Amino acid sequence: MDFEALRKYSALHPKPAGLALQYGTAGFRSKAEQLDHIVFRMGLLAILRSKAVTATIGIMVTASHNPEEDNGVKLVDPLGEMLHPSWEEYATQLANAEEQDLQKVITEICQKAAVNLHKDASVFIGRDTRPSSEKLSQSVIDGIQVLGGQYHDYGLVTTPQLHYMVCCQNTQGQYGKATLEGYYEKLSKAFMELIKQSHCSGESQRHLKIDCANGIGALKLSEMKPYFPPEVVIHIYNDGTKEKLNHLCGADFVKVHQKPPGGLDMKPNERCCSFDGDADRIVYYYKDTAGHFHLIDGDKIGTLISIFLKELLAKVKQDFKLAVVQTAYANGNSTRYLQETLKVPVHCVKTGVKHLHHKAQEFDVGVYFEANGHGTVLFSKAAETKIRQLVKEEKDDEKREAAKMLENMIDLINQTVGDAVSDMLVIEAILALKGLTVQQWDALYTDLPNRLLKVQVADRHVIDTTDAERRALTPPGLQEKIDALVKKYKLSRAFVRPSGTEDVVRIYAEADTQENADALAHEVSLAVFYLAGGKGAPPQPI
Ligand SMILES: CC(=O)N[C@H]1[C@@H](OP(=O)(O)O)O[C@H](CO)[C@@H](O)[C@@H]1O
Ligand SMILES: [Mg+2]
Repeated sequence: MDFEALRKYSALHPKPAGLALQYGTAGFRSKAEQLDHIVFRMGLLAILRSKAVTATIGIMVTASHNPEEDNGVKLVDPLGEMLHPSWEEYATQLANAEEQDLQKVITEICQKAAVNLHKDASVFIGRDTRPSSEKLSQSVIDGIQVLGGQYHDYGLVTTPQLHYMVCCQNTQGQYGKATLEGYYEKLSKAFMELIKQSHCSGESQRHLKIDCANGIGALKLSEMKPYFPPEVVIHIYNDGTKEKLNHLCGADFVKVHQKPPGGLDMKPNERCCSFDGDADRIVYYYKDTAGHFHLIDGDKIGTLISIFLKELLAKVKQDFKLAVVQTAYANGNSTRYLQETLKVPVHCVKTGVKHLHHKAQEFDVGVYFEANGHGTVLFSKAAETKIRQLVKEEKDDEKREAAKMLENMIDLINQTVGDAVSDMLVIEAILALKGLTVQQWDALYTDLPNRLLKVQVADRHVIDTTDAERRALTPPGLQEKIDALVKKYKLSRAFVRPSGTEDVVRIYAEADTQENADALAHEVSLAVFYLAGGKGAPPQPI
């Protein structure tokens, strides 16, 4: 290792005194101006990780749905998964090391993680459309070059596209071609094959309005448009030419505020959807003839996909295990519908894609969605092999047709991570194949009214949770208080947890009516404020 070069370059990316950041649920997130040293050092870390696992590693510069002034960075592991948890700790250590200790910390990581510095290293880089992203990705490259690694800069891509590229590269093309054309071709081919199997008459053209959050999704969807079949007409809104990224629009805005985004005019019963800033989340919605807004969130997306897959799996008559993975934020009625009506096993895990992904890998077909619209489907190697074999060899027409649909689903879904573009095509295909309108989809079950709030406290880590974050262990008395509050309302549930991406405590409540959900959420937020060291003024009623 050239320590002189390391010293020289790291001095060009100095760490602001006293700044300590943590590699959280979605990597590092902060104001963009605080991140230069972080991204430089993540360039270094990506090289170490690449040498440790002898594979290409991804680095994405994005802060997803957060404000345009923020930015962030996260590493992508060889098969397109999130960085392994054992390395999150190294990331935090390296990010917070003082300048003069950098060499020492790198040496320690190399020892602890058995990194052979003589191995080759390769890194794929991607970035979102934030004004700060280009410069930050240059600093990533500086880090990579100091440690002498190869890199490919994909420039502007969605987060899931970068995950896809990394997976393609490390499977020697088995997952697909590691280019944008490769991605567009793979998805559009699977989509067209799928809807070719649709026998329903219905409308000849399918229109969909898409709010792209003024982010990367707009750019990439426009590039992909020529690959879409004429039956699918997409209309792009919030394409970033007029307004700010994520400002009053995007999947997170729509989900949190439970209202339509700005910049998209909605006619009654029109099917619309929103991506988030880096296009790894999607939610659908429509307005009924009375003008009421209906949100179709990640839970309902996961439910639609599960219904579709369950029917196909029954037709291919294999003993495949299908399961759904959710977090505590899943609407209680979605869990009930999946378990009681659809009879699919549901598992609840901690918030954060890596937890959902990990759990979903335990099944032949694992569907996971966060309520906020991040999700995908994982097929086990054994299930995939069997399905592809049935497509080739099965004599029974119905069985073979079902296997063919499953095969196209495997190719259409981005199995590395939730992907708004891929999920959108999956949903559009399922709606077409099943001849469902957006209203019929929405009517599968009725969401329990719910409210998500956040409270600022001096140190959010005073809250420790258990049972997939549904119960608070500390501070003393908080869970007892929540239990007592929940008892006051019908069909109610509430929990609190420290956010992994923001310096806040999140509060979730659901109940039989919106007023009750709001009241419960407010009362719980007061309990957090008084028992967990609230900052500023006490929370006000909604
Ligand atoms: C309630 C909520 O939506 N939480 C989000 C949010 O995590 P927090 O740890 O709650 O800040 O950002 C994560 C990363 O995007 C996402 O995985 C998660 O679902
Ligand atoms: Mg995102």
